[in-house]
Formats: sequence, C-alpha cells, structure tokens
Amino acid sequence: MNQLRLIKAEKTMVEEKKRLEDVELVRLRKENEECNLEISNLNQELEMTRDTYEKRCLELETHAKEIRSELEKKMADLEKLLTDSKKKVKELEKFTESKFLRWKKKERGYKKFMDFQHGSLKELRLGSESIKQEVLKTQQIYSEEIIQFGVKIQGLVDAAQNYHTVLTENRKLYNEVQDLKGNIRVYCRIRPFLKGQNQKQTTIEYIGDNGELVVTNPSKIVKESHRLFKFNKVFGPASTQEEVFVDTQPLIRSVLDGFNVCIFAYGQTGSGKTYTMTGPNVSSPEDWGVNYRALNDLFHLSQIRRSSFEYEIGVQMVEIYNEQVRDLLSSNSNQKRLGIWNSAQPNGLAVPDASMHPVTSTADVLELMNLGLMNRAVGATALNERSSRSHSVLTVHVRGTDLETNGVLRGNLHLVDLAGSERVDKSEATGDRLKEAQHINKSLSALGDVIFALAHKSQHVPYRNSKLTQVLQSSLGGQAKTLMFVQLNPDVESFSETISTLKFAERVSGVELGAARSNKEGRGVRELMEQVANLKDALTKKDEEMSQLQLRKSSSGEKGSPPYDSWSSRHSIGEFHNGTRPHGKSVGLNGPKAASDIDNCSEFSDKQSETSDEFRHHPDFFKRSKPVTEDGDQENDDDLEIIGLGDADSDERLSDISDGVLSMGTETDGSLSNSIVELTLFPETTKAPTEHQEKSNVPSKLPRPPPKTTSSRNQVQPTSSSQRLAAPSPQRQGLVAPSRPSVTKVGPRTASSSSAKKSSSASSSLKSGARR
Ligand SMILES: Nc1ncnc2c1ncn2[C@@H]1O[C@H](COP(=O)(O)OP(=O)(O)OP(=O)(O)O)[C@@H](O)[C@H]1O
Repeated sequence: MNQLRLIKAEKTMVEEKKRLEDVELVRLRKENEECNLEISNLNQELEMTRDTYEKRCLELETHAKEIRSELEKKMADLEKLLTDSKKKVKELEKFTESKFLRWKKKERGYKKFMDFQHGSLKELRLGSESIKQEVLKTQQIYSEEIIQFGVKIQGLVDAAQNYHTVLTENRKLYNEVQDLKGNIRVYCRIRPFLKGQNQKQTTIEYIGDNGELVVTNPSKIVKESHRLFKFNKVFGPASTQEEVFVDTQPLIRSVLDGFNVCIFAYGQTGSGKTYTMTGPNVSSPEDWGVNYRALNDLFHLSQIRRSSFEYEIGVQMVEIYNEQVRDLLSSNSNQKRLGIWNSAQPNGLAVPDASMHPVTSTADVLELMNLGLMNRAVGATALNERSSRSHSVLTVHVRGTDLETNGVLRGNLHLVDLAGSERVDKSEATGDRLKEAQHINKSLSALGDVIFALAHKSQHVPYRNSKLTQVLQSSLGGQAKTLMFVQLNPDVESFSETISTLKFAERVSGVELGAARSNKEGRGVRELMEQVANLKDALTKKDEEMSQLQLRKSSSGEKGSPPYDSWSSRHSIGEFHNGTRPHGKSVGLNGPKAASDIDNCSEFSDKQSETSDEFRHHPDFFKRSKPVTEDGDQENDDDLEIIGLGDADSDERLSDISDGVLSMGTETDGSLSNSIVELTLFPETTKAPTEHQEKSNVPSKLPRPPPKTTSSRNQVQPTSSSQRLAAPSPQRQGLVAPSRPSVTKVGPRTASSSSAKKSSSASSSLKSGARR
C-alpha cells in the first residue's frame, strides 16, 4: 500500500512533473517561435541592410567614378591652365621688358623736362622777385594814395559834419525866425498800430527828417494819390515820449522867461492826443507825456536858477464840456459853472474861480494830476468816454522874481488835450450826442477862427466865440508861443480824417502871429515900450495927415480910399489906444484913439467876413464858422442858447474879451516897481469855506494885493478870489478897462465903462505898443 501510495505519489509527482514539462515545452515552443520570428525578422533586416549596403556601394562606386573622371578633367584643365599661364608669364615678361624700356625712355624724357622746368622756375623766381618789388612799390604808392584819400575823405567828413552843423544852425535860425515871426509850430505825431492791428494797412508812406510827411491811401492807388505835407517836425510811430518832449522843451522853458505858451493836441479820437499830453501810464516816468515832463522840467530849471530867480509855480486844471468849464482840481463835487475872465488880466488868470494849486515838486504835480484825471473819469462813468468829447486844459502859472532887480516875470503854459476832432462831422448824432458834437464843433471852429484871425492880423479876434478860446486867450495872442501837436491814426480807414487833419495843420503851420514877447516887467521893457509908443504916435500923426489929405482929395472930387484904409493896412488893433505922446502928452478918446476905435469897429464886419471866408477852406473848421457880428453879441446870444446859459452867464464874463486889450504891462512912468501892480499868483478867497481852506495853502511869501483904490474894475467885479487880486495903480487901471466903447458890456459893468472913460487917458497910454 505504501508502495502503492508511494507509487501513486510518484505517479502524481511524475504527472506533475510532466505537466510542468508540458508547460515548459509550450513555453519553449513559444519562445522558439518567437526566436524564429526574430530570426526571420533579423534575416529580413539583414537582407534589407545588405541591399542597402550594396546599393550604397554601387552609388559610392558610381560617385567615385564620377569624381575620378571629374578630377581627371580638372587635371587636364589645370595642365592646360598651367601651359596658358606659362605662356602668359612669357608674354608678361616680354611686355614688362618693353614697358621698362619705355619707362626708361620716359624717365629720360622727364628728366630732361624737369631740367628744363628747373631752369624756367629759376627764371620765374627771378621774375616774381622783380614783380614783388613792383608790387611793393605799387603798394607803397597805393598806401600813399589811400592816405591821401583818407585825408580827403576826412575833409569830406568834416565838411559833412559842418554841413550838419550848418543844417542844425539853419534849423535853429529857422526856428528863431519862426519865433520872431511868431509862427505856430506844428509837430505831427503818428500813432503806432495798436495790438491786434498788425495786419492793417498804413497811410503813412514817408517820414522825412526835415518835417516832411507823405501820406497815401493804399486801398485806392490812383494817380497823384500821394500827398506831401511839411511841418516843423514829424514824429514817427516809434518816437518815444522823451524824443517828443526834447523838441518841445525849449518852448516850455520859455515860460520861465515870462512867455505865454500854448501847446495843444489836435486830432481825431484815438489818435494819441492824451498819450502825447498825459501819457498812458502815470506811474512810469518813461511814459510821462508832455504835461508831467513840462512841470518836472520847470521845477528842475527853477532849481538851477534859484540863485538869481525865485519862482512860484501854480497849477489849474479845467475841463470844458458842453461849453461849461469845470474845475478838475476841486474837491467840491457841487461846483458851479466857472466864469472866465478877460485874460488880459495882468495875473493871467482866465478862470480865476478854478482852484489854483501851488506846486513845488513833481510829487505835488502827480498828486494833482491824479486828482484831475480822477475827476475827469468821474464824468466819464456818467457820460461814457467823456475824455473824447471834452477839452482838458492844464494851466501852469509861473511867476518869477529877479532877486537882483526885483523885476517880475509871469508866464502861463496852457497844455490842452482837445476833444476828438472827427466828432464834428458826425452830425447824425441826436440828443446829448448832438449837443456834444455841436459844442465840440463850435469850440474847435472857434479855435480855428481865432488862429486865423490872428494870422490875418484881423482887428477883431473872436475869442468870445467859445469857452476854449476864452480860456486860452492869453496864450493864443501875438504875445504867445503856440505849438500844435497834430495826432494821426495811420490806419487806412482813417485816411479821410487824416487828410482833413493834415490840411488844417498845414494851414495852421503857415500862421504867423508876430514875435512872442515876454511878460517881463522891467525898466528896459518899459523904456522900449515908451520908444515904441513914441514911434507909433509919430506914425499915427502921419496917418492922420494922410487921411486928412485923402479926405481933402476925396472932397475935392477925386476918387480915393476911405481914410481908415491906410490905417488898417498898417496898424493892428491897440496901436491907436496909445495915449502917450512923445512929450508925455495924454490923448483922450476924442483924439486919434477914438478915431481908431471907430475905425476898428467899422472894420469888424469886413475883416471878420474875410476871416470867415478864409476859414471855410478847411472842411472841418471853416464851413462851420458863423459870421460874427460887430461886437460878437449876436453870436454870443446864439451860443448862450446852445449851452443853455442866460444873462447870468453873460454877466459872469466880467470883462469884455476884446482883442485890443490883450496887452501886457506897459507902464509909462519911471517908477516901475511902484507902478506895476503886484498881483498874487495864488490869491486868497473869501468865498466858500472849503475853497478858503483849499487856498489857505498859499505861501505866505506871496505878495498880497495892495489896498483897494478907486479902480472902477474892482468896484464892479464880483467877489471871486481873483477879483481882489490887486488894486491897480492909476497907470495900470487902463489894462483892465474896456478899450472900445462898442465892446464894453453894460449892466453890472456900467460903472466899469464909465470909469474906463475916466481913466481913458491912463488906459490909452498903458495900451500903447501893446501889440507891437
Ligand atoms: N505813440 C503811441 N505809442 C503807443 N500807443 C499809443 C500812442 N499814441 C496813442 N497810443 C494808444 O492809442 C490809444 C488811443 O490813444 P489816446 O487815448 O491818447 O487817443 P486820443 O486822441 O486822446 O483819444 P480821445 O480823443 O478819445 O481822447 C491808447 O490806447 C494809447 O495808449
């Protein structure tokens, strides 16, 4: 059993073993298959590799064959090249040899040439040496000649400089001649274009150094479109305030020598009148206009002269708007209309009620002017741009006392910024604007009338026709120096205005007023005046004789001129007011003076109509000139209507502003210092307390009026400050008395006229030579 079992176990074991061997066999078989597969694969691969290798070998063999054949070919080529190169080398060797030979030949040729050149160079050097010598010689000659030229040019320069000196001298002489003739100086100033106006066309074509100005209208180029004007000086747009002042300075300085000076700026609105007269910016001295600079200069000069002269300077500033005079320096806002006096008043106060401010420094002036400008501006807010439609007049009164002789000099300087001139034409205006335009028209016309009446030596100068001319009277007569700034706007749109302004200015520049005279009250002047009076008396006598002869002739049937013809042709007004005879005889109104007065009156209408005709030539001024009646009353009545003033206003005209009485101190006795009335420059006032206070600034050193005498003038004058300026000495009374009965005002001034008669002899004697 055991054995069986053993056998069975062995059998199981064998079976197990067999089964394992089967599995192993299967595995091995599988592996064998795999190996066979792999072998076949490898065989395949080997086949392929062999094929590829064989292919590659074939290729390489073909390639090697190709390369070999190629190499063989190249070798053949190289051999060929080598043979060719050898051939070429041989050829080159041949060529080089021939070249070398040629070079050698050339070298020899060059050598020969160089030798030749060397020889020539030597020759040239020699030649240049000689040329150098010659050039040196020529240079020397040239330098000598240049030196000679220099000397000659220096001579020419000297001559040119002399020419300029002569020119300057000529100009000076010309100005002196003008001064002597009393020509109104006309300076033209052209405003530059303002910011934003750069593109505008200008009408100014040429500005000459000698005062020539050519204007043209670039928008209308027609034949003879260029207009030439000539003035004393033309300031271009680039001119500075300083340059303008330098040319004005001598005129202004003469105020300190006792001359009356009037400077006014004329031109259309916006042409630069205010710029010239006041300046755009008061705080910058560079921008100061003529006004500030003038006062500054007067102070400066008065300081320089302080060892020989004591000067007192006072300032008034008024505005004339709608024929009403307003004090611009008054602190009183409710001021009444100011009256105007006859500026023949010896103290020269045309508007005595306007506050007078003594000034001693530029700071004072700046303060005052600021006040004036502010007051003007107050008006402007109410009436809009009032400055364009009102005249502003700054009056500087100067009184100088000669410390050595005690002689007194008085000078007035009127600095006037006129209203815009073109407004005159703008008659389409209505209401207030029309009224303004009429007033501007009237006053500018009146200014033109006065200037041309003076120019024509008319016996009647219509000062009364406007407030402006009344205020300026003392500085517009033959005794004064007058300068007009003609302001131009270069804009082409203003062309027609520019032309009419220039035409007017051209006519003004030709006006001769007669030599200006200093208001000097000294013995020398008095003696001269006496001499003049004597001469005039002699002349009057001759005239009388002639007129009598003519009368006799005409009465005996011969044709002849009326007796006054000869007088009028030879005398200006005032000449026959002389009562001083060569031997001290006094002539009353019944004498030649009376005759002359009648004569003067009878001539008024003729003279005036002549003047008016003359004036009409100016498109702006003259057409509008009204005929003036004999004594101007008609015209003044009209004026009164326009400005709404009645008798009250006419009563304010305390003195009849007669042309004939525009006289200066012409005392006739020897006691000069006693006879001249000492009038205060800044008189006291007893009117309103405010004004009183204002005027209490008057320096105590100023002379006070002497006690009243029996002056008729003083008796009738109202109680304004200047009415009590002084009590004239008997010799002086005549100065303020009306010169002609025909122009003497009645009413409140009856006493004045009657007393004038009483003092007629004194009056007539005082007026002698006043205009000559
Ligand atoms: N020479 C100048 N250089 C520079 N600017 C100027 C000059 N002249 C005038 N202007 C300028 O032109 C303008 C007008 O000038 P301004 O007010 O002086 O004219 P106006 O003639 O006084 O005018 P109005 O009649 O209205 O018073 C101002 O702005 C002023 O600053």
